[in-house]
Formats: sequence, structure tokens, C-alpha cells
Amino acid sequence: MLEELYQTYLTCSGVSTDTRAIERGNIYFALKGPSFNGNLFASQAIEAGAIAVVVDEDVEVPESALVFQTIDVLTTLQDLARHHRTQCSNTTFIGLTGSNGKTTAKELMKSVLSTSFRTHATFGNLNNHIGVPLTLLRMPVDTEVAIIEMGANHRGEIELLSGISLPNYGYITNFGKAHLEGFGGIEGVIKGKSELYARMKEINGTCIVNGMDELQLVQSSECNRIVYGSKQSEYPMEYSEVNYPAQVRFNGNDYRSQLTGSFHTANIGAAIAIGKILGVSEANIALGIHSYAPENNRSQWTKTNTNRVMLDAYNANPSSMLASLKSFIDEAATPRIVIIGDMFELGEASAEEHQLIVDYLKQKEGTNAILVGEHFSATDHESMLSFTTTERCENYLKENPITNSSILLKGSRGMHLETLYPYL
Ligand SMILES: CC(=O)N[C@H]1[C@@H](OP(=O)(O)OP(=O)(O)OC[C@H]2O[C@@H](n3ccc(=O)[nH]c3=O)[C@H](O)[C@@H]2O)O[C@H](CO)[C@@H](O)[C@@H]1O[C@H](C)C(=O)N[C@@H](C)C(=O)N[C@H](CCC(=O)N[C@@H](CCC[C@@H](N)C(=O)O)C(=O)O)C(=O)O
Ligand SMILES: Nc1ncnc2c1ncn2[C@@H]1O[C@H](COP(=O)(O)OP(=O)(O)OP(=O)(O)O)[C@@H](O)[C@H]1O
Ligand SMILES: C[C@@H](N)C(=O)N[C@H](C)C(=O)O
Repeated sequence: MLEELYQTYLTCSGVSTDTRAIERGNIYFALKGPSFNGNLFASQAIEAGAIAVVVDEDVEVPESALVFQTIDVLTTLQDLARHHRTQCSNTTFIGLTGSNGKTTAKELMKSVLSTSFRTHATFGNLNNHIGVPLTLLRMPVDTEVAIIEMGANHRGEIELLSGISLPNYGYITNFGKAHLEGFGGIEGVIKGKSELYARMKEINGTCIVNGMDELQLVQSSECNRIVYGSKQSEYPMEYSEVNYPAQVRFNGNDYRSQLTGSFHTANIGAAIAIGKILGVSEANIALGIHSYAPENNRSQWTKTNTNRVMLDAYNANPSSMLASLKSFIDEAATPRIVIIGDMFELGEASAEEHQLIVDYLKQKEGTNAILVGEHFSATDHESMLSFTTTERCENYLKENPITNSSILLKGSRGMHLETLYPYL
């Protein structure tokens, strides 16, 4: 059945999992999710112009419709993506994961590689068991380089995703205190992310490793690897401590980005390294690094009528929160205010990790903190303002506007701290 489905795939206009966004000539994959059973939309998909539907229940569709009946639609989507990947022998695949900076590193790589190759990359953050197959199946046929971002919140996921994307080059941004609940602690994070190294060893791929990160060197020691960053590596670099613009010195030149935060140097270094490995000229690498502008609430400096706001509200965990606070406090002019929201998916470590962030801020004279969320509100935070919900903080800001200040907004996705922006 997979081969027949693949032949249909080769003639279709694309794959879709959503009848609300389906296009004529698509194949519709009827996934089941927490809110809907996609099988119930099969006939709608055909009406909307789908040339075939992949289902795992009996469905009522016109007799002429092409129906692929499978045991499990998600598995079929993943199998088809893996099969397609194995057919694309003229494309170079880069697979990346890590706790923080995946999207940023991917976008920097895309910006560098697009200067010289037809490059396809994960759209936005579509990096999970559904997003990775869709990314592969949506790759234009003439793609020369594909960059596949792989996300995980528990062990086994990177093994699955790297087994679908089968990268020629694999990169782990870092191991951090993210998704501690699902990984069962930092050791679980290291094991879970290192599934990429195990896969690279198995398929004889090459790892790109940040030589400034001891743990990456240890975990990748059994792989074919190209190390960047450290003095003794293939691509020695100097990571600047300047927070804006984040920059890296390589081969006598400064590679300046539009990013804020010296922690981005490893992300920039990885993009320089992959550019060099694939033969992009240094001028084009510099152009690629410089032309990437962060968006979607990731480390963005913005100006309101009266304040300068660092919008970093896409997500948060103890590692990225600390990195973000440090760079903001180093860089931003006073008066300085940090509005920080709860960090999710930390499990048993949650109370301690929220307290550690508050304790860090207690030592920072000249920086005022506003804490948002139940976890931060439950800490010992002395005189810091705290609100159990974002809505309550919003009401406070409406009554007590902040003016002429530098402000950091950072919290987990579910806190939606960006909704406070109009009141700053
Ligand atoms: C399945 C799906 O794609 N769902 C998306 C859909 O959800 P919806 O609200 O419609 O509900 P259902 O999922 O129940 O629907 C079932 C299917 O029915 C389809 N359908 C529904 C109604 C209808 O009229 N017609 C239909 O055809 C429907 O399309 C479903 O296929 O829409 C939501 C809003 O747009 C989407 O949010 C939802 O997307 C889900 C969450 C998803 O997984 N999407 C992937 C493409 C993806 O990659 N999403 C990323 C999430 C990345 C992420 O969080 N990464 C983590 C680590 C990964 C952890 C992993 N274990 C995990 O849990 O995901 C990280 O830290 O990086 C994204 O959206 O950013
Ligand atoms: N190398 C890094 N070290 C620590 N924090 C980082 C690093 N890179 C990015 N961050 C922080 O993480 C935030 C999100 O960045 P990015 O989206 O690139 O990460 P991600 O790993 O892709 O997260 P997600 O998978 O949830 O999208 C940034 O705005 C920044 O605060
Ligand atoms: C949104 C998802 N990619 C993520 O990063 N989740 C964590 C828990 C967050 O929102 O901080």
C-alpha cells in the first residue's frame, strides 16, 4: 500500500492534515487529535478537491474517491515521509534538535545556505511527530539542502524523528533544563537529545558539534564529527560577549547578527560551520547571518510609545530564562523591569527552579521584577510584585502604566505574555 500511496503522492499538489486549509489536488491525512477525529472530515476533503484520503476508520465518501485505508494514519504519514526521504538522495539533510535555540539555529542556517542552495527548512516550529513528516513531504522536488528541526518533550521522540529524517548532518544546540517533566530531569534530557548522536552513528552521518560545550563533546565522542568554536577545532571561533549585536569572530572577520544575547553565539557558530562545510563563501555566510531578523516573540527588541521592550515571550525554561535575564540586565538601560511568566513542564523541579530565578533577581539591584503565574507567585519573592495570572497583571498595567523604561517580557507559551505588550 505504501508504494501505491507514494506514487499518488508524487502526482499530488501537496499533503494536508486539515480540511480547513486543504488545497485542490492534496492528499488528506485524517489524523485523530484531542478535539477532532479527522476521519469524519474525509468527505469534506474530497469535496474540497483532495485527490485521495488516508483514513483508519470506515468513511463515507463518493465511490469514485481514492481511499487509502490504513491501521493508523499517523504511522502511515510518518512511513510515507521516511520513504520519501530515502528517495531524495540528491538532497543534503541537516537534522537538528536541542533544548534551546533550535528555531534560531535553523533560521540562521537557512539564511546562510539559501545564499547558495535551493534550501527548504521546517516552517516555524512544526517540529514534532506530525510536523517533521509534513516538513519532509512539503519539500520542493528540486531542494538541494533541507534543514529539519526536531523537537521533543520526552525520551524516544528524537529516535523516532531522526529515523524519519535520516540526516546527513546532525546538530544538537545544547542540553538545558527544558521539558524536565517529560524527560524526568536533566539526565533524561541529555539521553533523549543524544538519541540524535546514536542515530548519526548508526547511519554513518556526521555530527556538527559546538566545541565550547564539553557535554556535547562527550556525548558525540563515538560519532564522525566536525567540531567548531573551540581553538583546537576545525573551525576555531571567538564568541563575543557583547549582547547586541550577538556576533562571532571567525577567520579574521566579525560575523554580526541582528540577534540580542551573547548566548546566541553558539547558534551563529553552527550556521557558520555548516556554511563552511557545504562550501558557501565567507561573504555569503556573513550576509546570511546578518540578514536573519528574529520574529515571533523570540529575543526581539521593539519600541513602544514610551518604552524599549525585549519581547522574548515565545517560550521559557530555567536555562533560557537565565540566559535571557543575564543578557537583558547586562545590556538594557535603567530603569529596567523584567516581567517574567511561569515556566511550564518542569515537573517535580518546578518550585525549586522558579525559586532559583527569583533568588537570582534578588541579587540584581537596579532591576525591578514583576512575576506572573501561580508558580512564581508561590515563591519567596519578598517585595516583588506578583500576579497569579497574565490577566491580573494586564489589569495592573492598565492602572499603573510603565514609562521610559527597558522591559523584558519572557514566559512559557501558555502564559501568553505577549498579550501584555499593548499595555507597555
Ligand atoms: C493534529 C494536528 O495537526 N492538529 C492541529 C490542529 O488541531 P485541532 O484543533 O484541529 O484539533 P485536533 O488535533 O484534535 O484535530 C485532529 C485532526 O482533525 C483535523 N481537522 C479538524 C477540524 C476540521 O474541520 N478539519 C480537520 O481536518 C485537524 O487538522 C487535525 O489533523 O489545529 C491546531 C491549530 O492550528 C494545531 O495547533 C494542531 O497542531 C498540533 C498541536 C500539532 O502537533 N501540529 C504539528 C504540525 C506541529 O509540529 N506543531 C508544533 C508543535 C511543536 C511543539 O510543541 N514542539 C515541542 C516539542 C514536541 C513535543 C511533542 N511531544 C508534542 O507533544 O508535540 C517543542 O518544545 O519544540 C506547533 O504547532 O508549533
Ligand atoms: N543557545 C541558547 N541558549 C539559551 N537560550 C537560548 C539559546 N538560543 C535561544 N534561546 C532562548 O530560547 C528562546 C526560543 O528560541 P528558539 O525558538 O530558537 O528555541 P527552540 O529550541 O526552537 O524552542 P522551541 O522548540 O520551543 O521553538 C529565545 O528567544 C531565547 O530566549
Ligand atoms: C511551545 C513549545 N514549543 C514550548 O516551548 N513549550 C514550553 C513548555 C514553553 O512554552 O515554554
